[in-house]
Amino acid sequence: MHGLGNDFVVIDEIKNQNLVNKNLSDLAKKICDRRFGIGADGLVLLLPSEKADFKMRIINSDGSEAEMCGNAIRCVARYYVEKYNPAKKQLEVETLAGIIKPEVLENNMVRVDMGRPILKPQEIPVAVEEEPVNIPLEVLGQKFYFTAVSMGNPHAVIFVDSLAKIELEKYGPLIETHPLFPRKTNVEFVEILSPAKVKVFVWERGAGATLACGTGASAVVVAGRILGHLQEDVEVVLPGGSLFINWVFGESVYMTGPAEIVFKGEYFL
Ligand SMILES: N[C@H](CCC[C@H](N)C(=O)O)C(=O)O
Repeated sequence: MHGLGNDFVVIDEIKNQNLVNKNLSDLAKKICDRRFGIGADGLVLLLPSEKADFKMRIINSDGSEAEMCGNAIRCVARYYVEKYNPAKKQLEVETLAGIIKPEVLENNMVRVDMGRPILKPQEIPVAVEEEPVNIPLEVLGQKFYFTAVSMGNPHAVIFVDSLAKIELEKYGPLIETHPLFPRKTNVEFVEILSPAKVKVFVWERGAGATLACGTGASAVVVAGRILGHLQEDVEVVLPGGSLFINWVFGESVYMTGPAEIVFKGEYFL
């Protein structure tokens, strides 16, 4: 499945839990390999839940487990409704970032209540004392200013004049693994086109450059609104397409975008 080209292998273990004793990190690295495996940005596991419709775990292609994944939750919401309950459009999904609430719409679109952003440095986490807004960071002699936001997973949002000059593969991994981020971080470089539209390149924690990032798009709008650059409803243009984000201070972030099922199959461990 994919959301704007951010692709996942989804394994449904809601009825039968065959993988509980498997090393999910090794399995994800194997399955996500685009030559020796199926190929994906991440492995998504669906499991039963006692407090929600089901539980979603997301393992990045490097084997690390993330707290949440915006594109994946749109995909699994659509999958769950079509497989288990076509009449049910509003779901609750248990994740490491809490209960996330997707609503399946028409035309393969899904709208997700992503919950409230986390802005306290120690909860993001980012190793600064002050409010994590416009913090200077230098890598390879290049100075950036980031604003840190968590959507359950950490994001360093960097506004730049032009994305044309950004060497994502050079700076992305250095910021991802910078000591300021105890649990590493996702990295978003943002060019403002208007208060209602931004263009974003993403370097994802544990996955590298991806075509889209749902939690990243959400973090970008939160950072942009905190800095006074953006209005409440913003189109986030990513290499794979656009996500539509809404954020009112103090409320949940809402993300709307597509979810596509590419193929179904069997994988032999
Ligand atoms: N690599 C991310 C998880 C996937 C997030 C992204 N694919 C999204 O759509 O939110 C992390 O480690 O936080």
